[in-house]
Amino acid sequence: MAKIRVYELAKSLNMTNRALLNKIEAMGIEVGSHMSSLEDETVELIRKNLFGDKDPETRDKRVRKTVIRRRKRSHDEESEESEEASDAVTAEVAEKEEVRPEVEPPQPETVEEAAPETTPPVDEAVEAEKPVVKAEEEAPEAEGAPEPVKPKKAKKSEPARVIKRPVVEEPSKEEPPEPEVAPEPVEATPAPVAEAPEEPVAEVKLEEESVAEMKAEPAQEVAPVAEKVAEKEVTPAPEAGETSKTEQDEEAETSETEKDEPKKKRKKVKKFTAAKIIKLPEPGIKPDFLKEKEAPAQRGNGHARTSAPSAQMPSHTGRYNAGPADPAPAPAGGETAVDARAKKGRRGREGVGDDASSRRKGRKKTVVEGKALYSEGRGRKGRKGGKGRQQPVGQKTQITVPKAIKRRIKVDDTIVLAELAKRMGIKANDMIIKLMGMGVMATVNQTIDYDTAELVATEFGFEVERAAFEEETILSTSVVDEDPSLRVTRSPVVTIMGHVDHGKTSLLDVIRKTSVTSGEAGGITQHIGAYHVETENGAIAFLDTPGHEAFTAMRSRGAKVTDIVILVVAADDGVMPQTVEALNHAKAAEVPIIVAVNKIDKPDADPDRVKRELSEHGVLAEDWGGDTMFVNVSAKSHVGIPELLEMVLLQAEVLELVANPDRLAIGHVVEAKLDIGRGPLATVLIQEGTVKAGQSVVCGMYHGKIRAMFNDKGEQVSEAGPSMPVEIIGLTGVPEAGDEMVAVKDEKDARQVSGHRLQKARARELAKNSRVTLDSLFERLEEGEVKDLNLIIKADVHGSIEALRESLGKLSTSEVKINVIHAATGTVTESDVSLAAVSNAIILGFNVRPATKVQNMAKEENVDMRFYDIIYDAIKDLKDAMVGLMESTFEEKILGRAEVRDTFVIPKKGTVAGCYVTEGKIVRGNKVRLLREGVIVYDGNLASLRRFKDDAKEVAQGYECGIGIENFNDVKLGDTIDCYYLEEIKPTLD
Ligand SMILES: Nc1nc2c(ncn2[C@@H]2O[C@H](COP(=O)(O)OP(=O)(O)OP(=O)(O)O)[C@@H](O)[C@H]2O)c(=O)[nH]1
Repeated sequence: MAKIRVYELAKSLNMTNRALLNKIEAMGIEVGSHMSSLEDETVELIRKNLFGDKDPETRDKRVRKTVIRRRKRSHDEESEESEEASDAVTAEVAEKEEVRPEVEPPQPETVEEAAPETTPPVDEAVEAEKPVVKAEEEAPEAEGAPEPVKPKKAKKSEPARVIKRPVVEEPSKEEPPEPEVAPEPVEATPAPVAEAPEEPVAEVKLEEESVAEMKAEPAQEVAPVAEKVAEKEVTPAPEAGETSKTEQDEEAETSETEKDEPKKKRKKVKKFTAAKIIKLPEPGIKPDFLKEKEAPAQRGNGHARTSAPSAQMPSHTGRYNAGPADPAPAPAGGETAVDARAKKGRRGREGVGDDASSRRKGRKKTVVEGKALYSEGRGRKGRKGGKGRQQPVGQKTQITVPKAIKRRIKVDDTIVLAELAKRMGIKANDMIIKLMGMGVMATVNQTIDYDTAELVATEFGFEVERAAFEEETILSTSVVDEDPSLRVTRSPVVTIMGHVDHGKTSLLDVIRKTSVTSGEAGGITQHIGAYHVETENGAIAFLDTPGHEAFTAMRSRGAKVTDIVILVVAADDGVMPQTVEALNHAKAAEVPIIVAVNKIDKPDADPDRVKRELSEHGVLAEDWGGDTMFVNVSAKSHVGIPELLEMVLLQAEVLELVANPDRLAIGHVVEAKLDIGRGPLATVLIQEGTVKAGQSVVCGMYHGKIRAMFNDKGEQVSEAGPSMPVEIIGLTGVPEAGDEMVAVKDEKDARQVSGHRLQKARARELAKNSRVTLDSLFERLEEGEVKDLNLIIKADVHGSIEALRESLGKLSTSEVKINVIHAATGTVTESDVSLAAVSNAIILGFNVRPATKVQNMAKEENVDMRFYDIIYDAIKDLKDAMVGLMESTFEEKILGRAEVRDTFVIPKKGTVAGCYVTEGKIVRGNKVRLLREGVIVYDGNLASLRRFKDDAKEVAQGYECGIGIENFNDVKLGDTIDCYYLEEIKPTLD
């Protein structure tokens, strides 16, 4: 055999010269350079050293740039190929170059080596033929694996391997095989042969086979071969760590792949198997893979086989050069050749599938052993065939029932119907129908309130949960957890209450030393003002609440932020209804009361009377043994004012009023209005913290950055601490009296909270206007037909709106309900007129006047607009409007009475009664009632009235006349006829 040079060997091994030289040197073999020649023995040694015991029975085919398929080569293929060896060499090389251009087999060497293979001992070949044939018969059925690689290519690549084989086979000829063992590998070989096309041993190169075949220790024992075959089939499954298919899957795939397998290919496979027998093992030498097989390896250990090569694969080439450290692949631990044969089909495919999976996963290998191989979630192999989607064992298809958690829906105060239906996964129409059944008419885009949502959701088997209030996370309104040491004494907030004209404004005026009494429309305080008063003993904040009962609601709201109530009672007038009302509000708010007995300058002043009358309402003066302070004052003569203030401060001391001035401010709106020049203005009483100009605040539904602040004297201030009333400018809208104002860290927070509140308010308003709740439905049924008087109120300040609301609420009766469908500050706008038109509402303007454009529009739309400056007038007008809406009653008015003294039958006209008018007069065109012995016989209309033969308009008492009754002829002598009419009695409100 000709010598081979290092570079040639390197080329054949697909190694760089340097790498091969290093290897050779590492083996202790001295070579000069890559041009040095190597002896055959040396080459063999090198190959063996490099690849150890590689399976000589496999051959590889590169089907893609990164994928090489290996399959078992059969002996008859080898022999067949060996016959045409020399011719095939060139073709094979060409093919190799075509399939794997980077692989260049050592052509000259292989040509020479091919010779021995072509001349095997005849006897051996004959012996081998028998079992091979048997195996061939089984092979296609059991192992007819698909050949993804084009048959043409596979065929072409085969001769090269045959040519190399003689080097490996040579020693085996010396040791004949044991006949009884021989058949086993033959039987087993079909498996790998058939499997080979699918088995992607990505890292194995074509050279691997050649080198393995040229090993000095061929060790081609039949059993080991079978083991190896089995191992090849079995091991990939665990190593890939992914594929797990049921046997059915595998069988299905087998049959499927068999169909795909070209017949020609199968035939070739058989031939290969037959030729295998020729390869004889060297007695006494066990191949490495057999040794490994004997090791107590687990099936799952098979992963080492492919993972090891992969670890050794030079990254730059993607090829596998099995070195001494990585000999043959580990066989399936614990499995005999027979076992392997029994499982050859499916395991081989598992291996294929695993490798395929492995490739898909970028060769990331997961070790899965034992039963896990067949457990769920590992069947990705049969992706195309849908096998991988097979239901995992132990899992059954379940009917989907929404979990309890999914049947719980979070709803805010309101929710749009469509949204609720969507969350519940039902059709909006179904929900509408259900709501209709519940008496709630709603459209798909309509907002329904929480209660309604809860009811309808329950009908569909869902639970409704109120969504958490998000504002709390943004607004720091809680002072409960605050460090008590941060809280310092603050001024008391005092509200003055009392009956009309008992002197509230006068008293406060005296205290403030200003006069606001004059100029008030109607002489009534129309809105709340807040004032800060400095006294010698400390500061006091005053809230001036109106005295009229219509302002009760606002007063009670004022009491919420009030520490102390001064109840003003005129000494000459005593306790009046609104005095009691104010008292009750103060009591309800648990606010201590100081009674200011006013007008003691008056001659008829009787302070004791006040004490006496108040004691009847549970307020007992201190000097009468009670705990309520009474102070006699005169706003007119300024008597007792210092004492009153002293008492207030004394009471405040007892209350231990504290606040933390060093935190974000919290306050309440006392009054708010829209100023033409300055925009929304809000008078806020600060309760906690300190508000500063420039800060962002949330105030009711609105927010804003405080542009400027003013104290009660109209002076601009930069900050305001606890118990300080300030007027702030910069809000985005006019808040309502009683709204909370909270300072926030930044504008974004303020905007967020405000947006949320506005949205909720809008949704609430929509829900209020559109819904017909069960409650209201019940009420309608209870009360019969209900007529509504819809109102839109526009006023200068919220105080007026509150007053009107309060008064109007009392006007509602069981027959007429007053609905304020919209109320806001500011003048009447075109949108108000539009709303009134569609809602059939009356617009009430208080202290506002509309623009000409709006007036014209109201005229066009026939909308009734009324404007007032005094609440009393508004209420009176409303009473009239309500009366107009009520049902009239009719009262019977008797015109006259006549006695029937004769009857006449007139042809075509019926019976006519000849009567004598006994009372009043009988008048044509009115109603008549026929009485017989006091019992009504007939009630109808007068048909004809005649005096003698002439028609008469009326017949007076004392005269005779003929009376015809419409549709009635049964008139008898002695009957009485009453003539009467029904007078409409329009309803009036008491
Ligand atoms: N003689 C006398 N008259 C007083 C005194 N205080 C108030 N008045 C008069 O009583 C009338 C009503 O006083 P107001 O201060 O307007 O009473 P009010 O309670 O504020 O009235 P409303 O704002 O309508 O609720 C005025 O004419 C005052 O001049 C007082 O101490 N003595």
